[in-house]
Amino acid sequence: MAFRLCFPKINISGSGSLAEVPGELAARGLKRPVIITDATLVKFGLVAPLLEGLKEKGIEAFVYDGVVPNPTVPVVEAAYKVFVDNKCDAIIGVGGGSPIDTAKAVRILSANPGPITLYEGVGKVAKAGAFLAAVNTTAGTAAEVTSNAVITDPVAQVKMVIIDANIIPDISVNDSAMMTGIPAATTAATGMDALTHAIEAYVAKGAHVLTDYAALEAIRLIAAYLPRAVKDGKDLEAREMMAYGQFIAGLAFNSAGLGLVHAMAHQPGAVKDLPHGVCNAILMPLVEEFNRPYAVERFARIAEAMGVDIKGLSIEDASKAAITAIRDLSETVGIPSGFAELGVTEDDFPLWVQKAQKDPCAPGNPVAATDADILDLYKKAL
Ligand SMILES: NC(=O)c1ccc[n+]([C@@H]2O[C@H](COP(=O)([O-])OP(=O)(O)OC[C@H]3O[C@@H](n4cnc5c(N)ncnc54)[C@H](O)[C@@H]3O)[C@@H](O)[C@H]2O)c1
Ligand SMILES: CCCCCCO
Ligand SMILES: [Fe+2]
Ligand SMILES: [Zn+2]
Repeated sequence: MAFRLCFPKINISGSGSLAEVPGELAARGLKRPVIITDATLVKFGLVAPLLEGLKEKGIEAFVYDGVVPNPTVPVVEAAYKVFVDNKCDAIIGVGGGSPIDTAKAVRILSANPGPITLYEGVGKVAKAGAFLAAVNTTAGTAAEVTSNAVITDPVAQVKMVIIDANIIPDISVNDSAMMTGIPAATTAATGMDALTHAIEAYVAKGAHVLTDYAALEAIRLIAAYLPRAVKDGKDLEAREMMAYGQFIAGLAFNSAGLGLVHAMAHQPGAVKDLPHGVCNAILMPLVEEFNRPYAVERFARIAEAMGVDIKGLSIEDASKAAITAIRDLSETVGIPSGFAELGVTEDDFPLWVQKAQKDPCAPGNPVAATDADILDLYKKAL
């Protein structure tokens, strides 16, 4: 069966990469970009250098800085209004997954009729739309690489997942110098999201030799460098390696798919507005223990990539060591141990079970889960 490996045409990374963006727009004759970002990034002074660089090239940029974590349909509509009102000809997303997904949604509306809810699901975006550069500042969702955008529909209270190669950014940028100010809790949450991407992609039904190498290397880099980046945000080597780790995890999951961790994690993200990476991290050890018996050899490889010395261990014991290593890393970087301390109760679960079963990430899981399995896993995650 044909395997489709897709990612942006141009991917610029390394400390100082942000400075390349104005030249990329000038080279294409683009004159009026909208920059879609959030207020924190503006406050941290991370957008100003881009505005200066664009001005030096005679490019007038317009800024929408109203993005919030777990971005919603109204946020997309407000950002799109800035694009239309200023007759913009390009889109630059600056931030983590939230601004980048918002930028992808604006790109959809730049060439396809609204509302954005029309595009939930797979392959519904007919035209690619305006030029899109994605400047990623967390490590991370790899949203700067993927064919996906996650937008919360506040009416249906669901995180809509839009999946289409037409929304892959034209250019991805990973400038680790922009990441030194990420707060420790966000560093931990986004790093565990990246680890979830790599592990889910490695055990997914859609895993392929063309993504397995990336998934394993991402696991290795994240396990080695995430604790350092959480401990000292100014550790540039750790920030750089985390940026690479999350990026190649994105190369893996964008083509291999994800699984039940994401399908379940999207629900507290949508309904309780909890950080995406925290939801993944709480659920990951539980779901992967559920999956482990169906992918024992792969979990043994995951243990090895996480730095566990599996010499002398049976494959079964090595696979169990992977689950322990995931739990230990989550604890080391300070992820909350369960949903209860985040205001979740058992009353939330019946609806979440139904929504998780319908989430586009669910079919990628190596083993199908019944409603009862998912309910049991949510309860264990309290
Ligand atoms: N498109 C995809 O493939 C994909 C994959 C996974 C997750 N997502 C989505 O991405 C969103 C989560 O994105 P995220 O985890 O990157 O977080 P985020 O974009 O929501 O940002 C989290 C917080 O960190 C701050 N921040 C970001 N970069 C910073 C920096 N360099 N310095 C200081 N503060 C910074 C932001 O201002 C925000 O307050 C969720 O909506 C999730 O569903 C999308
Ligand atoms: C199957 C890809 C879905 C990506 C959503 C990540 O939160
Ligand atoms: Fe996700
Ligand atoms: Zn994710």
